[in-house]
Amino acid sequence: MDLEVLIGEIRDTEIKVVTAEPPDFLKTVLGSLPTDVLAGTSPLPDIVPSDTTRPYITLTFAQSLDAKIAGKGGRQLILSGEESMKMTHWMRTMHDGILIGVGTAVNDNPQLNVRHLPFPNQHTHMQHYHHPRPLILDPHLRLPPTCKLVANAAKGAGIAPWVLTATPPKADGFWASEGDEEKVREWEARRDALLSAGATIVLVERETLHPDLPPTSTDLPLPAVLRTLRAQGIRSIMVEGGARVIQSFLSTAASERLVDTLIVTCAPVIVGGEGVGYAERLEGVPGMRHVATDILGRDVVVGLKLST
Ligand SMILES: NC(=O)C1=CN([C@@H]2O[C@H](COP(=O)(O)OP(=O)(O)OC[C@H]3O[C@@H](n4cnc5c(N)ncnc54)[C@H](O)[C@@H]3O)[C@@H](O)[C@H]2O)C=CC1
Ligand SMILES: Nc1nc(O)c(N)c(N[C@@H]2O[C@H](COP(=O)(O)O)[C@@H](O)[C@H]2O)n1
Repeated sequence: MDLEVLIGEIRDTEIKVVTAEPPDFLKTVLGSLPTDVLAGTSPLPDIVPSDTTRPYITLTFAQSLDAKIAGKGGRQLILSGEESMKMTHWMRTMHDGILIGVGTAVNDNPQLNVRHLPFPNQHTHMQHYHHPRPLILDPHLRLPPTCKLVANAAKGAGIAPWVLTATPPKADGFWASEGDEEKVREWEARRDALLSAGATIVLVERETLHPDLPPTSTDLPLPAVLRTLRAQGIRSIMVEGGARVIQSFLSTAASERLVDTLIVTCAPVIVGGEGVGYAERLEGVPGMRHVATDILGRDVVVGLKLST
């Protein structure tokens, strides 16, 4: 190929990269950066709730036409097509944090980075784009210290995860039952292994019915999780799932107002009855206001705001 033509093509490619922008759908539903800030390089400044007890929450996931988010036995499915996956990665750049449950972390071993966005012409992907802080709900510290989130961060190719957990409960200063002391020692050993690998442990206070009684659920209380994260400087979070986490956020949203925006990608596939759904046990789902629907490639994406 003629050298001039080749240089021209490279210049065109560079121009395309520099002008790459999030899809209009995201701008409509979540907003945009100020015009003097390069796309994807900073979280959105305007999605910070006035309520200082929690961050702004965008709940988002991809589902099939029959509302499944994974296959039989939790097998990870790539439901999003190329365009909607790219939209998801743009959305990741827009938030301070990205939150998943430990079920997803163990099952999918995700990276939660923005690698589907165009490569910048200067700097590395990591240097150019804003990467959200991975946040894992993990009461029993099941996250393997060898997982990709920790390994990527150790080699400078990712942001180290924060693991949200709670110290194993005692009843009235004593271990509640035989074997609890051993369980606590194992929890401490897992905590130390995660710390050595580079993860940060964030302790969340569990709510109890009575100070002398252990908590009724092993799940972490979401209001306390969000309060803790906001106090640590996390102003916006994209919650990606999985099934239990989606249920928790949607079921408590009505009474506690935990979710601000819901963005669902719907892929044109049917998974069938053995797939993993999130809707079966939903209770008290709050009212929602439709903001925008768009078609990205073969997928439909829907954006809604949750009512107060
Ligand atoms: N299609 C999609 O967009 C996505 C699909 N997935 C799929 O979801 C599946 C994993 O879902 P699950 O097994 O339900 O795991 P999950 O990711 O929802 O994690 C649940 C775990 O989180 C912990 N947790 C702590 N506090 C909690 C709280 N307040 N509420 C809920 N959980 C809390 C508990 O230990 C619980 O077992 C995988 O098959 C994965 O592939 C996950 C994310 C997105
Ligand atoms: N938007 C979206 N589309 C799909 O088809 C998906 N399966 C998911 N899953 C979520 O993304 C995580 C994987 O992230 P990385 O690709 O490793 O960065 C996965 O764990 C789910 O949270 N999302």
